[in-house]
Amino acid sequence: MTATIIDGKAIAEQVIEKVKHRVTKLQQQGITPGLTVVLVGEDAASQTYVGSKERTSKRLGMNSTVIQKPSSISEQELLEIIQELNAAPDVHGILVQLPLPKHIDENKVLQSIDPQKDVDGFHPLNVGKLLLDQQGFIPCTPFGIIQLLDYAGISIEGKHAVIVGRSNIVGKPMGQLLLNRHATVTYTHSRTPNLKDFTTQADILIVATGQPSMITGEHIKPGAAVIDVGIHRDSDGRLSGDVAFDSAKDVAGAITPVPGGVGPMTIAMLMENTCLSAERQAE
Ligand SMILES: Nc1nc2c(c(=O)[nH]1)N[C@@H](CN(C=O)c1ccc(C(=O)N[C@@H](CCC(=O)O)C(=O)O)cc1)CN2
Repeated sequence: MTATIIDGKAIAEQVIEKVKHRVTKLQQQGITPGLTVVLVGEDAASQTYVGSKERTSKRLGMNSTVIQKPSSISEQELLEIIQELNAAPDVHGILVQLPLPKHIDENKVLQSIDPQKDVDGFHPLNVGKLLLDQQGFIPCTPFGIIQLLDYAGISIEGKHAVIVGRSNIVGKPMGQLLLNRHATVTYTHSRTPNLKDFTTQADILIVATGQPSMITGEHIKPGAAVIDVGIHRDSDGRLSGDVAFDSAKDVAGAITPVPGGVGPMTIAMLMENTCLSAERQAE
């Protein structure tokens, strides 16, 4: 058996196309959604992702701004930039690209963003709303994974979803989103003994470990949907994920590739959240 490849690039384009219509509608009301991304430091991968966010938002006709600061910026200076963006009426979405340099308290920075402009969904208020299944902002990567499953026709209700990884950005909100869609959710992580005993029970396996090729065909229940959140670049510039694709594809029923799986959806859902923020602020 060879798995169906879930084409994240194509699905992201479909999401983006729908957002484009909503942006046009807003523009007809005299509102242009505005996204400001704050990038601290020179991390090459972060620059790539921020470039992609800027290009996509411009393509949609949004106002797109990138504020780039050296890694020597103080926490206080960064907080002041965010306060200005919180007060700017033409800025509907604020995103601080992660990771931040070690001397800056990430939680303090994320908590300083106005929750109504928090298009990353990382503010504690939005985290709490997700927990309560209330309307807030959903973090882009897990939001994108739900879209991938829906577009690929993979049902969630009643399924056993196993999450490998418990980060605040992906693992934790992912489990909550799947729970809100009536899946049975198991969280596993680096200190879970006998990981395979859990992963082989998954109908939907979400892998966000940050460990290249950690999950192989042996970890997968035949026919399962496997979603690979990892991105690793080798010395030749080749990208791969947390799942050993070649061995996994012969066991899984459906699988996301890297590149071209979850990554493009993260960008698409940021566009969705920014548009949603502008719509809410226009009400
Ligand atoms: N503030 C945030 N910081 C970070 C987030 C986030 O959601 N908010 N997520 C990741 C990085 N990320 C978005 O910022 C991101 C990662 C990957 C991709 C992507 O499109 N990947 C492509 C490959 C791109 C390449 O050539 O490297 C793919 O998988 O096909 C987009 C966004 C950490 N930081």
